[in-house]
This record gives sequence, C-alpha cells and structure tokens, in this order.
Amino acid sequence: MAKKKFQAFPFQVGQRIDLPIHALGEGGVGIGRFEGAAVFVPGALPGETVRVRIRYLASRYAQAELEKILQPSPQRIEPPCPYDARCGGCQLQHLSYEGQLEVKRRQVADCLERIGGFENIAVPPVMGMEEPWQYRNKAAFPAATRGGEAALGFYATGSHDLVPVDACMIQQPPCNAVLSAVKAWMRERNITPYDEKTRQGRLRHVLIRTNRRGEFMVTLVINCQRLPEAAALGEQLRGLEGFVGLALNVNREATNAILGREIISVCGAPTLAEQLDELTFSLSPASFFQVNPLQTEQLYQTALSFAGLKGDELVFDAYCGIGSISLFLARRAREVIGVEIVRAAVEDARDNARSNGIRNASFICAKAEEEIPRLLQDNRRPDVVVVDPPRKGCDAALLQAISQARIPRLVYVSCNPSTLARDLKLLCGQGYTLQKVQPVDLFPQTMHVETVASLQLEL
Ligand SMILES: C[S@@+](CC[C@H](N)C(=O)[O-])C[C@H]1O[C@@H](n2cnc3c(N)ncnc32)[C@H](O)[C@@H]1O
Repeated sequence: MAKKKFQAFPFQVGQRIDLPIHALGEGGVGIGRFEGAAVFVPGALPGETVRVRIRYLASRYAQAELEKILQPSPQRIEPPCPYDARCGGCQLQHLSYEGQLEVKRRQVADCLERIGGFENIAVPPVMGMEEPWQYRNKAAFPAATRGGEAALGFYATGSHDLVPVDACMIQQPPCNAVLSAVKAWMRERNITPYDEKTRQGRLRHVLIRTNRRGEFMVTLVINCQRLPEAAALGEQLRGLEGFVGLALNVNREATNAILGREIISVCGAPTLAEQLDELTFSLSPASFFQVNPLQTEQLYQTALSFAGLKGDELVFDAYCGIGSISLFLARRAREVIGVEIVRAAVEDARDNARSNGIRNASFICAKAEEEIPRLLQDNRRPDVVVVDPPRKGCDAALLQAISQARIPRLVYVSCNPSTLARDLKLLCGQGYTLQKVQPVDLFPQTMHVETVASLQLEL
C-alpha cells in the first residue's frame, strides 16, 4: 500500500519556493520548513535563505534542489577539493571548519534534547583538529571503466557511479602518490576493472592503508584467483618511500562487501603498525581500526578520564573491536575484559595485548548482550562498563543487565547521536544520571561525530 502523503503540502513537484534553512540533517542535507512542511535541500547551510525547486514529495517531507543562494551563511566557503560537488566522501567542505564543529555540537545537543529528553545537559564545544585535512589512514578506491579508461575513485552520493579521482585531500600524504602509481600500473599492464553488472574484470578495489610515520600498505581486491602482474606493481611500490607490503584479497562474490576472505601476500610485510599513545597496533588488510589516529587518541583519553580509574577496578569493554579502548584502560585498571562479536578482531585484540606486554586484559568472542549478563550472573561485578557499539546503538538486553546489576559507572562511546540519546534515556529511566558528554571530531569535512558520555548510578 502506498504511504499516505503529508496532508497539506503547500507546494507541488516542480514549484520554486524561497526557504530559510535552520539545520543540517543526515548526510549534511540542509533542512528548512515551509508553512509547516519539512524540506530537505542538499548543499544548503543553516542560516541561509535559498531558492529551491521541489523535486519529490515523500510521506512526511519534501526534497528540493538548490537553485540559488539568496542569503549565504557567513560560514559558507568555497570547497577546496575539486571533486567536492560529485564525490560522496565529504559532505561539509562548503562549511568552514569552525562551522562544522558547531553543527556537530548542535546535532548532539538536539538529539539529547529531542530523543533523550535531556534539557539541562550542556554540550561543550566539539574537540576538533588543528589541521582538519590529511587525517585518514585508510582509503578503499573502487575500480571502474570511465570514458573507455580504467579508473579509480570514489562513488557519488547514494550510488555506485564512480567519480575518478587523482588525489583525496583528507587522506594521509603517502596515499595519493600510491594511488598514482597503482593507476599507472593498471594502464601499463591492462588490468581490467571489475564491472558489477557483467561481473567481468579483474580488479575490484584498491585499499591503501597508511600510518603517521608515512608508511603504507596496499591490498588489491581481485575478482580472480591470481594476478601475476601484481609482482610488477610490488617492484614499483618498493621504489616509493614508506612501502611496507602489497597483498591480494580474493573476492569473487556478487556483493557490496569490499573484502573477501582470502588474503595472499605478494611482497613485503603482511601488516602495518600504527601507534596510539604508547601502544602499537598491528593492522592486517581486514582489521578494523579508527581512521583518524590523532583524534582517536583524544576520544580514548576522554573515555579514560570519564572512567575515573584509580587502578584497582574491574572494567568491562563491550563491543571492543581489536581491543584498542581495552588496552588504553588496562594501563590504569586492575583488569579489563573485552567482549566482541567478530572472531578475527578478538584474535587481533589478544595479539595486541601480548605485543604491548599487557597482561591484565582478556577478550571474549561473543555477543555483548549475551556475554555480559552471563559474566554478571557468574558474579564478575565490574566497577565500570565501557560500551562502544555500532551505529544502531546498544542492545536493550545489555543495558537492562547493566542497570539491574547496579554497575556504578558507565562510559558510552557513540558514533551516532540519535541512538546514544535513545540509550541514555533508557539508562536514566533505570537509575543512572547523565553527568557529562564530550563530542570529538574524528571525521572532519563529513557529518559524522563521535560522542563520549559518562553515567553514574544514583545511590
Ligand atoms: C564502533 S566499533 C568499536 C570498536 C572499538 N571499540 C574501537 O574503538 O576500535 C563496534 C564494534 O562492535 C562489534 N559488535 C557489533 N555487534 C556486536 C555485539 N552484538 N556484541 C559484541 N560486539 C559487537 C563490531 O564488530 C565492532 O567491532
């Protein structure tokens, strides 16, 4: 059954209206209201008045195309990246960095108020970067044929249309030189890009992982079992400063997942090392790792300070990934137990603990919502629980178990302010008080924001 349209849209498709923009929504889309109806306008900024053409009426909102900026925001700037209008990677390059941080602060405050019902919580300024460029340590460039030529680039927003790129301004420096070398090799060796429709072509993605020491590792995701020409690429990459390794990843499935299971080393080392604070992490092509190491240190230091550890605590780290937060905490706690659903990440976490000489952190491969209640039933009572769930937030069963066990302190690290606000509301309905929140900018030029919240059990 077709969804009922908003009762009284005061306009029709194709109509032009002038609209003040008051907020940014998901994906950095400007939001305005016209006679009560919400209108989404890509490219428009809060504080602007814009002329738009209505393109689409959904059940509760309209989408419109920006035709003219009648009154620009003082925070509007010329996007420095030449691919900005087409590439789907960044959404906020047309907004000054100061403006980006304020938009993110307001987004967190708005979710806490609207979804969480927290009216009196002060959201401090977002912890931003001094230099909000060249921060990413990982890029996955899809390959495709464009204009009869093999190309690497990024997809346009909401599509699989490749925008060929020569350089990306948010990647750490070695990435762009490596990208050029791989593209030259593709042309010289006639490496055919994968075609999603025909499922023909050999190269699907090029993954470039870098670190703050200027080192890099390349993984070619291929739609075949072997790629003999990769040896020649290995030779060329060895000539670039910072080369660590080249690997193949076989992915022959008709899937949107970038990586397949099999990884074959071509030359060099199979992992790249990255340092966070004094901890060293060894990253294989498939390992999850935060993409902005400098800001990850800020995020984890904030979580650590919110945890208020004195040295004799037992801490649970739910959704621990490769154990990076756990290892940060373990240096200040008696014991840390991390719980993570992905087996390979748990193995990485154990290796990382070993290689950093940390003996008081252990890792369990399980669903947090099942394992943590089990640990609590076995009388393992933590002093602090840290949670860092995926975008959908924590499973309600986990939050229920934590509050029933009356765990004194909780630190919530979140990549989604909406689900954070939902979960904080639930916890505060069960005896916790929200003490403070701190947003941290791990993804400059994009709409994403991380937030750390601290909760205390009311006595
Ligand atoms: C946002 S990441 C956090 C990773 C880690 N704390 C870090 O900072 O690198 C969320 C993690 O939760 C894991 N995960 C997803 N669902 C889970 C579940 N039900 N139980 C345990 N872990 C889960 C994912 O595999 C992922 O590693």
